[in-house]
Amino acid sequence: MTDDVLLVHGGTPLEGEIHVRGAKNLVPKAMVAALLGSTPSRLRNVPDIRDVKVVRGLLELHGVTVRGGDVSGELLLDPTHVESATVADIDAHAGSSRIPILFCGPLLHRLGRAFIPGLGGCHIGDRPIDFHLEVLRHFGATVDKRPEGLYLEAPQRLRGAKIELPYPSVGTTEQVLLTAVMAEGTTELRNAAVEPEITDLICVLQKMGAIITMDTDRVIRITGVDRLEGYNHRAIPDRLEAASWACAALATGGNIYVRGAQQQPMMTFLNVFRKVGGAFEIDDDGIRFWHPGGALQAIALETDVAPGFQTDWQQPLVVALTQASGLSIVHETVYESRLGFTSALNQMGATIQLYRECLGGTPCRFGQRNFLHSAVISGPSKLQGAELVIPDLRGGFSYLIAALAAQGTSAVHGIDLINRGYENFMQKLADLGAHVEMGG
Ligand SMILES: CC(=O)N[C@H]1[C@@H](OP(=O)(O)OP(=O)(O)OC[C@H]2O[C@@H](n3ccc(=O)[nH]c3=O)[C@H](O)[C@@H]2O)O[C@H](CO)[C@@H](O)[C@@H]1O
Ligand SMILES: C=C(OP(=O)(O)O)C(=O)O
Repeated sequence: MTDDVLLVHGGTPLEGEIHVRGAKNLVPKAMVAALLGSTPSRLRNVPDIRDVKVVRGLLELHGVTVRGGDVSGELLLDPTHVESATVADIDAHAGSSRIPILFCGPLLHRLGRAFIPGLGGCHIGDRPIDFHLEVLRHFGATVDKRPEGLYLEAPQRLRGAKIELPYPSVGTTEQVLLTAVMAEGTTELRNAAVEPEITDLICVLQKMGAIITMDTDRVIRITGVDRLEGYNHRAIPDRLEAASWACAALATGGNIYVRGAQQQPMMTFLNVFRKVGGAFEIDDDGIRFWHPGGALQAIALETDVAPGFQTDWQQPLVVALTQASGLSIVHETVYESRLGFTSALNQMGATIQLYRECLGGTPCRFGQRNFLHSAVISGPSKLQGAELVIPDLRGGFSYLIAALAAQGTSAVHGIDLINRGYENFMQKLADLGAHVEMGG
């Protein structure tokens, strides 16, 4: 598709201000939570991204009326007609995002059955759903996995369960939350994920009338209730998008004020950004990120579940690390195939070597399994414009950063993928003085 190519003329520092709205990894899940309410919900700070459109379409298919509110970024979700909806053409939603798997609990509670089409999301690893299916069975659901999707049934009301996750999976923790809140009795979830987006989903559910405690040591306890109401909630800002722009400022030698960025959910990122040599200044409305001049420092880094360094921050940071002096080590412990995007950076002039061994301090699940999941980045490198094909969401944004930091022109193919998680990024690039144009 020719209109899906962006020509990026690099070498200009990004400077100016952009605004990040609600988190891609919270908003679609809060929209799913609205399915559990007996009354309408109001979600605020909703970004205009494709994952939101996908979930909106799926909710509408299930009889939820979704419309914009009086203010930009407001969604009103009315689930009162879910029981009478005729669900047609659901197959059209196959492969669109990972969110459909979270419809299981709410649909089982409301209808006693659910069909979930094939999932999408970024190809950064195998991304099985075995934990999801296991926990749904613990609640008493039957699951029939077929090539076209999942067929689930709840012969009786779902019952609370004692569950321990093999790994603190974000999606499975959300699956448990969205199912346990209306299950009979109590649920104890051990080894839960505790990402800020999960805490915000818990806040949404608490507003609806759910009873959830987040204890120490990754334990979440939920007491099921018979009825939940709608909610009124302002989504937390997107800490992943904010960090992406921070890396763009660092890699291009620029200065970007990210309105909406918040310190607390970004603490781990901010520490790393500072170690690399980036500067930032925090105020009540956002965070300014800039390159203070001089050399950037190489670092050793491992991605991890929260409160560790988020895997979604890794790819944009790697581009900035190509500009640091010395050898940086990045050990990716969350997804086994999230470093493949670096081969294109090497074509641009970076020196990044991938290893199968765990090069960080901690052996991870992938160490003995032949995955290239550690990287050594030798810098600083002069990047040159190149022909780039976007592999996944963060990899795609990382290619944009690399192209903007490079000398010469790059042609970035598959640019539309970035709309899945970055609101209005073309306008933001223009506001920051980037020299970009659609190719033809
Ligand atoms: C829409 C959304 O919120 N996406 C985020 C979510 O993805 P998502 O919820 O899919 O990620 P998970 O936390 O579930 O996955 C973490 C790890 O657990 C494994 N796993 C997961 C489920 C399962 O049933 N079996 C299994 O083995 C995965 O393959 C992966 O290695 O959390 C990730 C980790 O912070 C982020 O990178 C994604 O941006
Ligand atoms: C991996 C990501 O998302 P998803 O789970 O939606 O594929 C991401 O946001 O970087």
